[in-house]
Amino acid sequence: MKIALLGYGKMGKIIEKIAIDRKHEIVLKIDRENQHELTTENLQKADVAIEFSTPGTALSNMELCIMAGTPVVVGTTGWHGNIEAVKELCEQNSGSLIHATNFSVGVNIFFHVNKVLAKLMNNYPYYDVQVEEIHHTQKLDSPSGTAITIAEGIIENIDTKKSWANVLTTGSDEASNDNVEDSSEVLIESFRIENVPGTHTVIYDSEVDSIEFKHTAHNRNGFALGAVLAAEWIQNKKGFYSVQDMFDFSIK
Ligand SMILES: NC(=O)C1=CN([C@@H]2O[C@H](COP(=O)(O)OP(=O)(O)OC[C@H]3O[C@@H](n4cnc5c(N)ncnc54)[C@H](OP(=O)(O)O)[C@@H]3O)[C@@H](O)[C@H]2O)C=CC1
Ligand SMILES: O=C(O)C1=N[C@H](C(=O)O)C[C@H](O)C1
Repeated sequence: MKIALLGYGKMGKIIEKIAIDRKHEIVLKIDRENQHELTTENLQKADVAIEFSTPGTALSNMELCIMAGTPVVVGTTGWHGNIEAVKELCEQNSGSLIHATNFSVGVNIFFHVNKVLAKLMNNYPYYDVQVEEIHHTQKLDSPSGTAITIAEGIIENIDTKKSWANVLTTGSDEASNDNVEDSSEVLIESFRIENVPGTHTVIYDSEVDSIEFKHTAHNRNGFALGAVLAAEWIQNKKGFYSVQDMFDFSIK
């Protein structure tokens, strides 16, 4: 399969290695310096594009892929507020797109169990819930896309929770949730610490005990492998998909 990499940073470089190991060919690599090479003509030389760029550039890149008729895997976070508009553009133009806030198998298992756990905890309202995420200091968005997906899974299943709120702590600041007193909100605390690939914890806390459910990425390989698997999966499909359409976690 011929792959175009839109974004050739930390993720793009690992995706390249895994794609080559799986016998794919990289035909285009785009970063800020050679953005002018991101043309319809160049995109059409690829069977699939894999988009891991920045929250500010992902939308226009995926629009370009849809209009070029090149299936696209979107891993970039921070654009999901525009998801309905992208879905409409994709469907109106018979495009192919698969997106995820996190492509790793482990995190997708975590997303699934998080919903089951939230449904159970809905019966025990004396536990309050919050989400913590830790990422490296170069991360441009907060909270992480993964933490938002986790919070959405909680909000879907716990009747008293209606929305989420974020507190970002960087460097030596102390986390403070002074301004988050609304019990209908799921608090997401974001921490930025050098070199952390991504750690997410869901904490249920009562007066007598706490339950913690945690995923720790040891490196970025799981995210990158998931993105390449998604590229293989979307290659001959039309439509707008989320990673949940690709994984089957039903218990047989
Ligand atoms: N869904 C998932 O599983 C995962 C998602 N992510 C998300 O992926 C995104 C990228 O992460 P990461 O690789 O760590 O970030 P990096 O900052 O390391 O890489 C971003 C890349 O995008 C390039 N870029 C800048 N402008 C454009 C443009 N207009 N078109 C194409 N590329 C451009 C940058 O170029 P230059 O270096 O020249 O500035 C750089 O190569 C983030 O949003 C992150 O949250 C990360 C891991 C997993
Ligand atoms: O920026 C990152 O690094 C990551 N971003 C994604 C997110 O925002 O959830 C996925 C992963 O946690 C790493």
